[in-house]
Amino acid sequence: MAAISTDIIAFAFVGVAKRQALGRVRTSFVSLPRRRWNTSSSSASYSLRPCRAPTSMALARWTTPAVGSTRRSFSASAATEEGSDVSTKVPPDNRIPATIITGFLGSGKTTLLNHILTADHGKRIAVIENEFGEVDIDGSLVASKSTGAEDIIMLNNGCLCCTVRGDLVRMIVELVEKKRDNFDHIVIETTGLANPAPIIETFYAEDKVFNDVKLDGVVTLVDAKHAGFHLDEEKPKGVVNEAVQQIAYADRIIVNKTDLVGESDISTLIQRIKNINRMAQLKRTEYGRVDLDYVLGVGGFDLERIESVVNAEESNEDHSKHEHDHDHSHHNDHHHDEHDHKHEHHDHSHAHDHTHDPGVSSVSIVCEGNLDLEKANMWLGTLLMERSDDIYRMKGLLSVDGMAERFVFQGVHDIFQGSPERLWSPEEPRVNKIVFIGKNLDAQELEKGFKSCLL
Ligand SMILES: Nc1nc2c(ncn2[C@@H]2O[C@H](COP(=O)(O)OP(=O)(O)OP(=O)(O)O)[C@@H](O)[C@H]2O)c(=O)[nH]1
Repeated sequence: MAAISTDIIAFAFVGVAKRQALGRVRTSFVSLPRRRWNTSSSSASYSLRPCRAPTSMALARWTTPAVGSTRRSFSASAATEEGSDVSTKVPPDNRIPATIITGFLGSGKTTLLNHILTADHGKRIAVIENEFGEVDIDGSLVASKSTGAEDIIMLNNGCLCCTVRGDLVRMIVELVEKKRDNFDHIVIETTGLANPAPIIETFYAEDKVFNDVKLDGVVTLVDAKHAGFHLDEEKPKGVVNEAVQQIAYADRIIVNKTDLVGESDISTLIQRIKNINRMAQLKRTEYGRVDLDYVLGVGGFDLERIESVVNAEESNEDHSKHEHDHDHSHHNDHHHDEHDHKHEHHDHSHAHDHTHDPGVSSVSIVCEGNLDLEKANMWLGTLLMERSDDIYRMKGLLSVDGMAERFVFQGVHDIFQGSPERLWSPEEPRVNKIVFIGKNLDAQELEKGFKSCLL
């Protein structure tokens, strides 16, 4: 790792800026030296140990696309600073959307899937169902093909995030090649012990998948009654707590089985979930009954939706559509003082640091001013170089000095995607917003590092 220059990321940002000066920009897609996921399936809790791919291979991958490489690139037309009135836009993306439904054992994944398949939404859905063991139980529990799923494909010989990742790629490719016209959306239900990270990575790392399918969102079911226990579970060193990971990577969180617990338990759980992941929207349900647009068409990895995420900050729980009746008193029922929960408000910036739940937390930085591009490149490059294992997800909207457009980006570990977006409007304050979700994040350090890049 140490041998790799931080110029790698610098190339990404600066590359965008240079192309922009020429009047054309391209969504940059950068994968830093990538992990390989080794699987140890000898224990019940499938541990994933990242190890580094050889540097040269990783560099070749993104700096100079191999001859014959078929990775699709997304180009966007941008307004030039010389006065074109065409707004910069993140380019349209018409790949097939795919949704990952995850959540701990028994949290209600199949129940939600059935709700999706039996609802009247007009979408034709292909389902990839992953289950341990030879006997396909969930498959028989999933609403039958006649209810709308064009295809239900079972993956029974292991867990998607580890042993059968290759099968996932093959199945997606086959679906696209043979049945592209038969469905509009792919839904993947993971096992209850899946770590979503390697599954997410599949959508970026595999050209054959990336070119035709885009990850729309990660939907995580949380069992209102039992989740606390699983979140508390201490794992051996180096083994992930799947329940925490599933929440950390989510775009949408569904706190299910709320009929089984009281209001104060739900409130405590929700606060705990938000401390892990404050980017995701959250809903409480019984039997997975949510509006379908809450779980399909999420755009959780779309650059053009970054703003709504980084603006959402504190209140990501959708109170308007609770499917239960209560007096919403949990708003005032948060036990912040029970946690190591620091807020800082000064000079238009603030950071949140919650240091419980195996060290997984969210940190937000909101800060007015223009960034020095070189410094920002160096800072983010170094950060990802050193900490990409710990940075699960990040999204940001940046004001770069000399750039007429807002720069939006999102990342999952060492995968980084960024692009100039629309023009800053004249009356709009140029405010930078970044949200990180990850392990052992130091809010003060991140904020200090970021602010050092401001002019
Ligand atoms: N009381 C109650 N039971 C529920 C709710 N949602 C689901 N269940 C029941 O919980 C059990 C497990 O639900 P599933 O949908 O199979 O959960 P899953 O996450 O797919 O389970 P695994 O595949 O084992 O990980 C089933 O008996 C469901 O009927 C709910 O909101 N309330």
